[in-house]
Amino acid sequence: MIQQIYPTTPHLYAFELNKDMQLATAHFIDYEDAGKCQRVHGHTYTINITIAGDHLTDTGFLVDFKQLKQLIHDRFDHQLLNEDPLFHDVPPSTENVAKTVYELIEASLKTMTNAPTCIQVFVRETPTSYVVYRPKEVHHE
Ligand SMILES: Nc1nc2c(c(=O)[nH]1)N=C([C@H](O)[C@H](O)COP(=O)(O)OP(=O)(O)OP(=O)(O)O)CN2
Ligand SMILES: [Zn+2]
Repeated sequence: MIQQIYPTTPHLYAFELNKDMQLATAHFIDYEDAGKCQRVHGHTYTINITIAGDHLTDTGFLVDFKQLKQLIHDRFDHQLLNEDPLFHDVPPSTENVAKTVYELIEASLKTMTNAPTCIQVFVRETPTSYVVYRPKEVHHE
C-alpha cells in the first residue's frame, strides 16, 4: 500500500483527485556524466498524479482512476524505459519521466467533455530522490 505525503500545488478548482501507482521498470542514462546510471538498472517508481477540475462526468467522476493507471502502468510497468519511443529523443531521467507522464495524461484528459486537467505529477525514483513536474500554466475556465 502506498501512503505518503506529497507536495501540494494551489489551485482554484472545486475538485482535486490523486492517483498513486507503482512501476517496476529498468532504464539507463546514456551519457558519461550519468556515472553508474549509464548501466541498465531498475527502480520501483512511485508515481502520484494530481487531477483537478470543476465538473464531473455522468458517472460522478472527475476522471476514472482506472483510466489513469491504464495509461501509465500498462505502458511502462516491467519495461525498459529506453525502448519506449517517448524516450528515444530524451533520456529517461526522473524529470523526463515526470514530464512524459504529464503529457500522456493531459492528452487523454483533453478528450473529455468535463475538462479535467493534470496539475502535478510526482515521481519518486529511489528512497532519496524524487521530482515534481507542474505545467507552467494551469488553465481555469
Ligand atoms: N537530476 C537527476 N539526477 C539523477 C537521476 C535523474 O533522473 N535525475 N538519475 C540518477 C540515477 O538514475 C539513479 O538511479 C538515481 O540516483 P541516486 O538518487 O543518486 O541513487 P542512490 O540510490 O545512489 O542515492 P543515495 O541517496 O546516494 O543512496 C542519478 N542522478
Ligand atoms: Zn536510475
